[in-house]
Formats: sequence, C-alpha cells, structure tokens
Amino acid sequence: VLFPRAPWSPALREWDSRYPDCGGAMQSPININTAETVFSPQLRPIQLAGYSLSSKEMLKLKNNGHTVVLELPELLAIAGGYAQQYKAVQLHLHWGSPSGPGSEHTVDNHRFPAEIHVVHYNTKYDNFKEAMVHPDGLAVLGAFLGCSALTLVLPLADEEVFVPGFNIAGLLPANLNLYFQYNGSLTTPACYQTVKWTVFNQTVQLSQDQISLLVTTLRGDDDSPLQNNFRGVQKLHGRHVLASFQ
Ligand SMILES: NS(=O)(=O)c1c(F)c(F)c(SCCc2ccc(C(=O)O)cc2)c(F)c1NC1CCCCCCC1
Ligand SMILES: [Zn+2]
Repeated sequence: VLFPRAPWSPALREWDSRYPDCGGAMQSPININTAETVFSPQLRPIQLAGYSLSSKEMLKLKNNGHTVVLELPELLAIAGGYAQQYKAVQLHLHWGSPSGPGSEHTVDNHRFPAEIHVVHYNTKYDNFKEAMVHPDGLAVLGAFLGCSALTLVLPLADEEVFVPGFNIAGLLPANLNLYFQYNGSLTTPACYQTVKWTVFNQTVQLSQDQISLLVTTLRGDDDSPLQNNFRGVQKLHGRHVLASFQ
C-alpha cells in the first residue's frame, strides 16, 4: 500500500504529526474565492491527448478502501495548458453522502455533489512514485460532478473489475478553456506539495441515481459505507489562484 489508510474524519489532526507535509503551507483542497482569483490570459486551453481509448483496452477499476480508482494507461497525456508534459496515472472520485455534497474544492464556499481527479505525472521523471516527491512532479485535473445524465461506469463490486476502454475525456467538461490553476498538494497522506492543480469551472453532469448509487454501493475498509471521502479546505497562506477567464 502506498499510504496507510487515511482516516477520513477531517477533524483528525494526526495526519500532521505522522506526515509533516500535511501541515504545510501549500495544501489542497482549497476554497476558490472567485473575487480574488487572478485573470491570467497566458493560460492556454487544456489539451488532452490519447484520452479516447479503444474498447479493446481493458482498464482496472478498483475500490481501494478510500475511493474508486480507474487505472489509466500512460497513453493519456496533457498536451496543452502546462509548461511540461504530463502522463496519466489514474483517476478517482470524491463524493458525499445521501445527506450532503462531497467535492474537495469549493467555489465561493459552494460544495458540489462530487469531484473527479485525473492524476498525471511529469514525464521528466521515470514514474509517478519518483515524480510525486518533486515540486513539479504531478498535475491533477479536477472537475466538479453535478446532477444530470452521464454514463459513468462505476464498480458495483467491492474489489476490482475490468472495464473496456472508453473516451476518458467524456468524464471532464466539454469546455477545457475555463479553469482555475494553483500550486497545491495531494489531499491524502503523505500530502506531498507537488501538485499543479487545474480545477475546471464547468461541471460534468452525472445522473442523480448514479451519484446515489455511488455513495451507497461502495464499501470502505471496515465495510462501512464509503462516504464523505473529501478533505476539508486548507488555508491559502498567500497563494494566488489563477483563472484562465474573466
Ligand atoms: N486526491 S489525491 O489525488 O490526493 C488522492 C486521494 F485523495 C486519495 F484518497 C487516494 S486513495 C487513498 C490513498 C491510497 C490508499 C490505498 C491505496 C492502495 O491500496 O493502492 C492507494 C492510495 C488517492 F489514491 C489519491 N491520489 C493518488 C495519491 C497517491 C499516490 C500519488 C499518485 C496517485 C494519485
Ligand atoms: Zn483526489
């Protein structure tokens, strides 16, 4: 296991003592206060390469006790919007419960039903384990999941299933030009402060029954329902959030 099981109650401060970066000054997620974002016209549209996978590719979908993870082939890459090349590692979700939303980032203190993270690593490093400890090592594309129709294959099984490849770009908003960008961290121990975050402004639509199916079907480590797997928002400590739009 890469990281010991991260206890999801945000109240637990034990992360900081066991993982010093978790108490650092560049932590994620954050609340994005749109009145304080800095419009940066030099931010180019995010471009995805290799995201449309043939159904001959089989992808492992697993419940790792904290979230549902879809492992991605390194074919997928960010081809625009970042200064260096990043290749995909995996995507996973954060969600709430039948009684409340569960995105990790908030916008003007609004929490969305759920949030998808597509994690990539900088190809100047040999692999993501090497990359994740370097400040320019990781790039995560985050998108808010709203409520309307979307066909998202989710593991109803507890452990792992294989699903045929599909167009992973369909899990991200249609408009990749409107986004926020800031320097932050992994939102789970060891909270490495090595992530350049892109959070899209447009939400991706999911059907309500699929959201509720997600939050009630997956089981956590101790077989309790896996819900509210989001970390509380962290202080900016003087960081600026850039916006690709006004
Ligand atoms: N939002 S996030 O990107 O920080 C993130 C989370 F918030 C996450 F909660 C997770 S899952 C919790 C960490 C974990 C637990 C078990 C296993 C396993 O048994 O294989 C693996 C990982 C999780 F996997 C990730 N992303 C991973 C972080 C771990 C290693 C870096 C590269 C993959 C992205
Ligand atoms: Zn995440």
